[in-house]
Amino acid sequence: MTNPIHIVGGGLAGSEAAWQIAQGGRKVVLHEMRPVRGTDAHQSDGLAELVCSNSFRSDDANGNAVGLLHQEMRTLGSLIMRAADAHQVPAGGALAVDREGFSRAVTTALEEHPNITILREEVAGLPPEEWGSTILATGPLTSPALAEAVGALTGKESLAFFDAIAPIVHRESIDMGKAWFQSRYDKAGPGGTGADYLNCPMDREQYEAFVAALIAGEKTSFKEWEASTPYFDGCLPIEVMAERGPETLRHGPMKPVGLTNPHNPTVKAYAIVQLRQDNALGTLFNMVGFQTKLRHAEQVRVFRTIPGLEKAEFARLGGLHRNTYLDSPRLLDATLRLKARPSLRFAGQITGCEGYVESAAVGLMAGRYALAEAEGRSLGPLPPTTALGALIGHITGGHVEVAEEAERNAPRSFQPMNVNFGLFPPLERMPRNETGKRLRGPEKAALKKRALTDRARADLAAWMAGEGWAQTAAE
Ligand SMILES: Cc1cc2nc3c(=O)[nH]c(=O)nc-3n(C[C@H](O)[C@H](O)[C@H](O)COP(=O)(O)OP(=O)(O)OC[C@H]3O[C@@H](n4cnc5c(N)ncnc54)[C@H](O)[C@@H]3O)c2cc1C
Repeated sequence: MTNPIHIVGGGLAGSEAAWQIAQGGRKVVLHEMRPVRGTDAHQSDGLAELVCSNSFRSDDANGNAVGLLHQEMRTLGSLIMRAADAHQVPAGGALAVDREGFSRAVTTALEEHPNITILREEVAGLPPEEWGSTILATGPLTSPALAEAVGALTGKESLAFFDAIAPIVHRESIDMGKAWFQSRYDKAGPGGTGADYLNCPMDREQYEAFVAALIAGEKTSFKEWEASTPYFDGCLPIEVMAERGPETLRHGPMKPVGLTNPHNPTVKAYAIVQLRQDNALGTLFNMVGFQTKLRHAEQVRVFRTIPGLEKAEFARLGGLHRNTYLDSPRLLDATLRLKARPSLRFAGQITGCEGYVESAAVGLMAGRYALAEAEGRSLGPLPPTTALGALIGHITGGHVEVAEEAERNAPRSFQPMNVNFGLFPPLERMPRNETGKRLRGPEKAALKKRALTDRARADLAAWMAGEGWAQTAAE
């Protein structure tokens, strides 16, 4: 009998890791604390529950780093991508999913797998040494007892800070005499129609009043120790963006480009609020980019000033959440093991990656590394030119600490990171078009992304053909 590999946390990362190990023929014990103990954001006992948006972001594997990551995960046999593809809902150029169907598909696949045992229990301290190889994938909302124990083991590197959740509106409460369906630039994307978003237009006066109301609105207060914790870009509360300047929102989540109001086609809206379909039935819509720390009553009051949302009924209002993550570049080795205790691996957002897809992707590799190690095989790091390799490379050492910040005693500079082309090694030569001509502007950018993604595909294929992967790839 061989020892099972233990995984703590059945979220995006833990579920994917369990699948990878079980598919490779090893036994897995997956410890998930819900429903015995909940978190501030999860609402069900389903594995791989999506706690906020239902979007996996762009599915464009030639022009977008997260789209490339989707493709790589599909190639590597990802359960999360298989379930997402099976439960997608229309979302323009993005891959969005029906959250319940998606979570159910993952839960069923893991529950029915003969190599997986699921224990519904909180691991309230460091996993015992006798468990041997263990993956900690407890996410941004790691239970306090475990977070404390990890913090004690690693030093004061575990850091908590806050992000904010965007509200969800019932579709039938939206005034379609003012709002309309259209994706930006009518882009259809996977499973989309080109008319997947609901748009609410504002004129200048309405926009300025709205920005003023956001800034004046009553916010939930921060405790003193929380006040110094930074937000990460890409998830800033809408009122924090509004405070950065009167034009900020018009150039961010409320930008009016690529959209024409059919109710008033000759007048260009000054700003536009977009809502994205949130469930398969199309009954719920998510306010894109409207994560907020306004008090609930204020959210209802202020968001009902948006044309089309005067009678909006909210299925869920925005709110705050905590994020626990390690100073991974210092603490983890290239295969995601804690240097101070190599039988412990980390996966998912607790490693400092950011996002559903990234968390699952890191879970995929943590599972594969644990599997290879258990079988006494070596599995080399992924090429840094692939999306997954670039992401894990960044987490496990690619990030460079800013010395100045350390001197000023500012918060450490390693911040949660979405996958992006900035993490990829630069191209050796800038690509030219078919006639051999150098390009400029958007054409150059598109050609560069195409070259980066082509290089990634070729390098991933070569890496997979190597011994280490082939021997653990028993799909
Ligand atoms: C409120 C919120 C909103 C977010 N919104 C988005 C978004 O819109 N889009 C996006 O891409 N990303 C979002 N994220 C970020 C992140 O991508 C997700 O949190 C993602 O689910 C992280 O995956 P994970 O597997 O690391 O953690 P999770 O999916 O959170 O899984 C961790 C699991 O571990 C369990 N657990 C925790 N402690 C213990 C313990 N001691 N013992 C046993 N089980 C335990 C939890 O119950 C949970 O099921 C959000 C995060 C939060 C907190």
